[in-house]
Amino acid sequence: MTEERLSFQAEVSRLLDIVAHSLYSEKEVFLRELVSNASDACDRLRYAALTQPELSAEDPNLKVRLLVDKDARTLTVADNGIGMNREDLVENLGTIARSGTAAFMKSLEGAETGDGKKDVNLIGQFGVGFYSAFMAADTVTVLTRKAGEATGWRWESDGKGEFTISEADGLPRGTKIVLHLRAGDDEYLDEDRLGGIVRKYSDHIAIPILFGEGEDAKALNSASALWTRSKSEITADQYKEFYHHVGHAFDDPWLTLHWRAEGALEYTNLLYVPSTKPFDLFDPKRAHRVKLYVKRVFITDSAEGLIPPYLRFLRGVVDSEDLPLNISREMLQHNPMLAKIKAGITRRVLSELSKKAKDSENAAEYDSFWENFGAVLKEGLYEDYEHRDELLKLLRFRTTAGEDLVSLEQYVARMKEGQDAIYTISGDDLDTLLRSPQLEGFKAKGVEVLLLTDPVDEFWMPSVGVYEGKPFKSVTRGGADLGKIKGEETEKPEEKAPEGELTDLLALLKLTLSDAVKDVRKSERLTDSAVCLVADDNDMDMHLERLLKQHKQLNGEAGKRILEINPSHALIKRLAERAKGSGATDALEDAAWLLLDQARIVEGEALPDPAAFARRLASAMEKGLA
Ligand SMILES: Nc1ncnc2c1ncn2[C@@H]1O[C@H](COP(=O)(O)OP(=O)(O)OP(=O)(O)O)[C@@H](O)[C@H]1O
Repeated sequence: MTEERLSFQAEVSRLLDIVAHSLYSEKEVFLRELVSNASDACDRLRYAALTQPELSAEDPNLKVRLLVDKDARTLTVADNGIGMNREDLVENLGTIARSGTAAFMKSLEGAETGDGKKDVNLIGQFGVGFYSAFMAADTVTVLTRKAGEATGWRWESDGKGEFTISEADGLPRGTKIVLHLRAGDDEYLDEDRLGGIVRKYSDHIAIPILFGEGEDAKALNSASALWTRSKSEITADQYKEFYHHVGHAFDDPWLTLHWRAEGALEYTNLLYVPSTKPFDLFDPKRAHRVKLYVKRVFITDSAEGLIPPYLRFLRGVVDSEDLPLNISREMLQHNPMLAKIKAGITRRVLSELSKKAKDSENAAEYDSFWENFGAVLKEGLYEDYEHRDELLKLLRFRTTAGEDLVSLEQYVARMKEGQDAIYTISGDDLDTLLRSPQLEGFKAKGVEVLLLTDPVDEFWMPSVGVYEGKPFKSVTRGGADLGKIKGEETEKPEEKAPEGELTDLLALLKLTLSDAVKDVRKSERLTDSAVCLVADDNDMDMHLERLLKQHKQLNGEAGKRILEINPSHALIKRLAERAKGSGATDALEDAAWLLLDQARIVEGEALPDPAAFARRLASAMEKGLA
């Protein structure tokens, strides 16, 4: 039979090099990874056999076996699951498909220490799937035959850049991973040692993991799905290991929820909230990855409609007693039972999150959840009207009042006398926001402003509109209404330009800037800066407009803005004095354009005519220096 020699993807070679040279003390995790793959392969066959029973008919009892050959010094992890054909082998065992491994590689980019130590610790943290076999083996042979196919395949590699593939006759269905152990790794030939590792990491696996061949081979695990056991029988470590397995995750769960719904519909849930952000959290598909089982049979990990998209960070298992076993993945979506399960899960998860949010003694704990998943949860505010009030209570914000995260309830409780709106400002990052001139008057009066940096804020806020009767209002839009608010004025108001002069200046600015602005007016919100831009009450928020343009959702010219000037600013006072009755002069016209361009720059907007700006600035500087 001809043998083909193929190269690993470059990243795989690099990964294997690290794996092979690691002196990782917990290298036993390789077994966890291989057993996990074997159990997944059995789950996939069981599902496929629901519609094609012939796939598993010849050997229906799915199991994983650990086999040792002390003379040959090999450890074999064998399963009678779905198996792989040639394409599967090349695709799965030659490239980096799994997200965890890709994340591991990425983390290495910043962590190369030279002695390889840091890298090695990361392997334990991430787990690198199949490739971790090379931690204990210098050569790995994979013998596999895919369910329903006649040809079997042999894959082999010493992990040094290449692998070979050839046809192999007489293989049973499923996959055997044969590890030719490295010198010094004989412990992985010992039944007790292997049993210990299986109990430590893989006890929750629902199918039997047996030691040895034959009918009376000894089971090393309990072989009952973890979620079917009662809570009192499950240790914290077992919950955690299961989370790692089911969520393909490497962190500790932030929250573990295990409950059984009884009544008209029966289903068991073991759901986790991660403590770190999964890598695909903001993938446009917004898919969740909770696994759906029906009576312990794995159906899919992409059941649309099982978990609302705004809870897509959940990981874990839902096992229904009532859904039909032979339901196709396509039919699932329209099944009314699924909608009921989703409603039950949503209710429960939100109520658990509310408990955590109310626990003010452990506020930092809820804050860490919020930092990870707050932006996703906010999507529920416009997608799930039914739970809007509950979700509003879960919100947390950065504000101008300090470092702490603040709830809407806290914000409203400290609103100033005469303040009737919840003030907000949105932008790309906190630092830029905090420097916004539009905030100056609010800061001076001690009026708190919510700082919004998630793009989703632009969508939920208009859709929600009010909280406890108080409208949300952007400080970069409309009038500032600061006059009516009784604040804690810290400094005495500065002397302003006289009204008459100011009127002349405003007239001159309007005349000069003409179509470039919607209006020019005196500002209530500026204390330090000379000018700023704001949007008119009914116009689109400036940040939203920029955001939509960036994403090519909005074409054409930018909406016109209102230029506000600060009557107490020295520059404005000087200009007002000059503008008094004198009509437009070139210098004043230049100043008008410079003021507008300055406001645009502070706002983060591109200048329509940077050359003209540079020319005017140079001329003003020249006069200033003369
Ligand atoms: N025993 C097996 N039987 C069938 N296919 C397997 C087996 N082991 C591995 N594979 C295939 O190889 C792929 C790569 O395995 P690997 O452990 O590297 O990542 P993974 O299990 O996909 O990762 P993740 O755990 O992030 O899903 C698997 O997705 C699977 O398709």
